[in-house]
Amino acid sequence: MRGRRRTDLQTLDLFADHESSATSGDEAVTVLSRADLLTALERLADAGLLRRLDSALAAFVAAQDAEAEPALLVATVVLAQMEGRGHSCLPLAALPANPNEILGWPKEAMPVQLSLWEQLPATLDGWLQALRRSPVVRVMRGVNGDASAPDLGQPLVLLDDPAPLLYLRRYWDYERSVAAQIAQRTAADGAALDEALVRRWLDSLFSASTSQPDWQKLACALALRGRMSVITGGPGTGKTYTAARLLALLFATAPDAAQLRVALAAPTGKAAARLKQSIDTSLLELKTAVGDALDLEALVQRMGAARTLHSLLGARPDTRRFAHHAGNPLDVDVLIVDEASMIHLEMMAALLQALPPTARLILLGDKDQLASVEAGAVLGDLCRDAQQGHYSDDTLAYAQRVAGLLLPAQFMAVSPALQLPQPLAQHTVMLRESRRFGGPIGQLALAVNAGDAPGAMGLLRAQTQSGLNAELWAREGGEVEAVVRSAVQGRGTAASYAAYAKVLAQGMKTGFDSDAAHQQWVAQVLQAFDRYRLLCAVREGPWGVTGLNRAVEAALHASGAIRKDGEWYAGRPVMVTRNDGQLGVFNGDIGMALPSFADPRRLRAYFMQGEKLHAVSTARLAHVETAFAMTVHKSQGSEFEHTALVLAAQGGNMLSRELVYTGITRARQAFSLWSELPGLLVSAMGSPTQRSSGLLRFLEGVVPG
Ligand SMILES: Nc1ncnc2c1ncn2[C@@H]1O[C@H](COP(=O)(O)OP(=O)(O)OP(=O)(O)O)[C@@H](O)[C@H]1O
Repeated sequence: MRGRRRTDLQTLDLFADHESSATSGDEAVTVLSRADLLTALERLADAGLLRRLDSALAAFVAAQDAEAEPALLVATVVLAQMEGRGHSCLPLAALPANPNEILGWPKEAMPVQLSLWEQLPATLDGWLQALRRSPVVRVMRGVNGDASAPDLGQPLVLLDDPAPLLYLRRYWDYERSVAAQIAQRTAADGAALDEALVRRWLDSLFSASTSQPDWQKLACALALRGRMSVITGGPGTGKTYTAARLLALLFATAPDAAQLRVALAAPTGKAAARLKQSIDTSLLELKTAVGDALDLEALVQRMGAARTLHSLLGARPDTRRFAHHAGNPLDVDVLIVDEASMIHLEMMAALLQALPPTARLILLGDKDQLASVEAGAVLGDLCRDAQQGHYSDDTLAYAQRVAGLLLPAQFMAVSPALQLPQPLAQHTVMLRESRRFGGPIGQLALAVNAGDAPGAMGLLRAQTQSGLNAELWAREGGEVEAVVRSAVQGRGTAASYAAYAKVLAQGMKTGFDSDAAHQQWVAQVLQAFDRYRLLCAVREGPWGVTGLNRAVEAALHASGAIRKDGEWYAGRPVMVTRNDGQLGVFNGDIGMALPSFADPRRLRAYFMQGEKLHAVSTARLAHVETAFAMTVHKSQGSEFEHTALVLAAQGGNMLSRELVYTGITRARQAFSLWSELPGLLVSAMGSPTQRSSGLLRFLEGVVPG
């Protein structure tokens, strides 16, 4: 594909059949026809510079508007491209000035881009006029809607203000809906709080903290006001610890505590299981703090299992619709959602719609992690100013009354040019002290997050030089075979697939005389496998997921650890790539093909679901892929003892700061970096992802109704 693309780019002449320009007086007038342009866009898709979907959308717009100007069609195509890369809208100002800033086409494609852009307006105003004139564009003069721009089902929406944005209709609707819901939920809640009672409970749930201010206590206090709160923080900063205390607080102070319905959810099954386990543990640990005053065991029982968001909302096969929506809301009073950075815009809109207006939503997540593959970076948007706090006088006074907290002046809402609307800031808390990541892994994560390349490289170099057992280890440049060797044999005492191979071999050799012994072995193989993971930035190529999966399989086969005699073999780890409610497996679940106890000649895929094993016939698992290596994206919500992050030279704009940070923070005890070429890490650190979105502008403009 890459080879073909290069050839095509060299010979690609967009307007080969086009009759050039005609001259009228002194001025060259473009006579580019719509047909010429649509053909050119198809050629760009042939050359891999656009997706088929992008050029098809332009063709659709052209079919709807017989007068569509080139600028409209090109803006449509670029907007579709942007959506494919996770942006919810297109900032139009970039189009005339520096289109490649958003297109990101390779150097070889510059002549093609120039020849296309010669046909297009040189000013933003020129582009805007082409959009405003078209009946396929709904022109909105502000985020609050515009009576003069009725909704006639136009496929595109233009937010026509000094920093104009172009939207696909559905993303406009999602952003508006999310903003309206958040505005309502964060509007000051008049519900009377018994502040003295809250104060007593907060003081008993949080021992006098050595770190000041106690952000966890503040998060609990603020979450009691309004019906939405956002708790963000890096790994180990106590997000679930805080959420468990918040639940206890709600049960202790809510007038209707006995009836309170609580649900836990996360974007993936694995993250949901971790959330439940972590909340249960935290709640039960509270026993000494609360004594008999609260029946924590009953609370744990009442919560039930944590679910994926898809399952909570009632996903239906082959449709975007969910069983739960505004007309059939969820049956909950409190919903805690973990790993919120993975929630994309469409899912957030569906979730907020399905939540009863009176229910409380608590979002937990790390704002600095990779956003979802799908469009939108909602948590990142909501937390843009979380670091600064921007708390109002009212919030400060409240925090002092109910939690005895004195917040330093730098966290006050001093800036008149506050980017984040005040109401949401009053419901957002960033936790800042990691209890788990004090060592080199945590320091590296912090350096990466701050874009501190010398700091990160210095740390990696010093640790690598200190020997194979170091917590951090890095190699830039070299052969991919070394990555595979390290995965199979390990480095120093750090975990690798050697442990999994050993447990696998023991059971395969001895067999089992009871179902219980077999089950125990299956669980041990899964646990051993979960100690280590190869995380890649890209899917294709020898340094990508598919190449490394193949290479690790071959190495394990050569060593006799597995016998790969077909697609399915004993010891094949798999990741589910599509939800299947009937089979009880969900996107991101990791399982292992192993001989069944009843018939050891037959393989079944086993998945750990909480404490229990769930077995599925391998023949019925259509949507899975081998999982020795997986993308960093897919690893979100999981942690491993040892994580090896593999950066491929072809990573392009996938190699972002968030990707590296997410990869590092998946590691509990050891982290290895394998980079195909020197410099990839530094360049990734210098490339924070910026997703275009108008969500904050909506939030600033929306008046809660
Ligand atoms: N204030 C605290 N005092 C004592 N221990 C704490 C405190 N806060 C958190 N911990 C402990 O630190 C560990 C990490 O906390 P927790 O799992 O809640 O973090 P997290 O932010 O949810 O992490 P992750 O993002 O990895 O899920 C847990 O063992 C927890 O019990």
